[in-house]
Amino acid sequence: MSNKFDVVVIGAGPGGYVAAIRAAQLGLKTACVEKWVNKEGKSVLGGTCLNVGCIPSKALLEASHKFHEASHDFDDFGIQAKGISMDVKKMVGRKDKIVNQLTGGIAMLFKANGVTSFEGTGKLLAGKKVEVVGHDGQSQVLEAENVIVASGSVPVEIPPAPLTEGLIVDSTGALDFTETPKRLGVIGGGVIGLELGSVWGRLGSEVTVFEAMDTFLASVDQQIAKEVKKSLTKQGLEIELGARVTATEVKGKEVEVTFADAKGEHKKVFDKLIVCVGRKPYTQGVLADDSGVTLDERGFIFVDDNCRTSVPGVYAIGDAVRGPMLAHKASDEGVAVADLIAGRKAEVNYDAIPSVIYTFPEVAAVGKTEEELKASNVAYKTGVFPFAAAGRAMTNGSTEGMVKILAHAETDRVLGMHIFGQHAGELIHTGVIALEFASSAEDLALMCFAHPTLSEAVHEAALAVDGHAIHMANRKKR
Ligand SMILES: NC(=O)c1ccc[n+]([C@@H]2O[C@H](COP(=O)([O-])OP(=O)(O)OC[C@H]3O[C@@H](n4cnc5c(N)ncnc54)[C@H](O)[C@@H]3O)[C@@H](O)[C@H]2O)c1
Repeated sequence: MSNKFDVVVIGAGPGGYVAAIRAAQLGLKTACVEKWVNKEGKSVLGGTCLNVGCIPSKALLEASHKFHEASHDFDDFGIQAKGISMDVKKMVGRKDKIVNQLTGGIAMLFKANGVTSFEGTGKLLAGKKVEVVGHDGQSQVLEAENVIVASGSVPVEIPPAPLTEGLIVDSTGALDFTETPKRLGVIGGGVIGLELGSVWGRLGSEVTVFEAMDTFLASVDQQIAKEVKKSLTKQGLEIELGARVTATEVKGKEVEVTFADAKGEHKKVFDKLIVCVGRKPYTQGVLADDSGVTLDERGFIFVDDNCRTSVPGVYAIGDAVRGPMLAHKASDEGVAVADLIAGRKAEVNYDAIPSVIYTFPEVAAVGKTEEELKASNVAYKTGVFPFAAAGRAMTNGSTEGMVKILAHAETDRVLGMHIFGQHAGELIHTGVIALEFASSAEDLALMCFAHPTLSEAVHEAALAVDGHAIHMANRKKR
């Protein structure tokens, strides 16, 4: 087999594998190099998202949600469920099965699309060559017309909380607990901290989240963030804001956390501690010293708006480059880069990338927050509709949260949509379409939404932008 390819992709996460499939579909001779080996010692595709990120965490979230519903909410629906218990090992086994199914699925898609898969560690050399060192230590060099680096990211570790097998873990370790910890500490009140904290909280852990910043979910629209905090606190999560973890001490099977807040220094003891203080681009060993590809000041691979690195013909995408660390952003970049390589027109609309926090209820957003609009002096109008006034939310027994739409004061163009509520991650795509098609709030208001659905809250929020919501009293516009 010739080792010459039109495209060699380094990394088979949602950025890399999507780029490889797209490139092959466009008739380019494509290879993809992946080094991931799972806990059974098997080489697998899919990267962080499929193996230890988005997918496994959602499998646990769903299980914990069902358990919580059965133990707390069924009674409201007239369902008597006695003696409910949780088999954590079975839950984790189900999660592993889903992961295996999906990672195996990518291997099949590679075959179906004619992508050549290389198992081992890929390194970009000078002259668009990629060295692959297999798991057996054998090395070979691939030659490429184009290289796409999609090496992803890894969790940040902090000196006060060094990972300690089975006791102080990162987001990966937190997916494999064999039983529900009684007292769970979480360092970092970001996306991962809240998702994992609420999984184990719903399964019965007493959860404390330490967040160094004074503001809760600082990048989320603050009207929404306030509701989220209220809801999670009601669910039992203790959220300590302005609390920086400064030290940890392992004491037998427990870990003592020292944290500092405005009132001074405090200590708290846990059975498990999860560290989720952010992720950093993974570039170590990916780029040879003479590859010519440069990093930016924060350690991300430097790219232009079209994911071109400083070397012609070498692109980089996903978590390894600037922009939000989101699987779907990586995939979008992968498709765009493959298209560009094939000579097609392509670009990623970074202004219309949705983000979702998979707590229950979910938090989803696209576009600008109210704080961002204020900061950039954009005149805007707001339409808010609470799920408490939506019939379908009542029938579902999930009336928490709201839909909030921000539109330009003069043009009425939708600038942002923010949703906190059941299935917010599904509902937000109406906002993505609105932003992508430069819709006005009136466009959304004029659409016919099916009844009874949660999406009607989006419709009502759009109507509320001009004070015409039907199913609530509209506030007088000043
Ligand atoms: N649903 C999703 O879209 C999803 C899910 C998982 C991860 N991700 C992405 O992965 C990345 C990593 O997620 P994350 O939650 O780890 O990071 P994050 O940046 O969202 O949150 C980390 C938090 O830790 C806090 N922190 C840092 N040091 C601390 C200390 N010593 N004590 C207390 N708090 C401290 C920070 O202030 C920050 O709020 C993010 O970019 C995220 O967008 C996204």
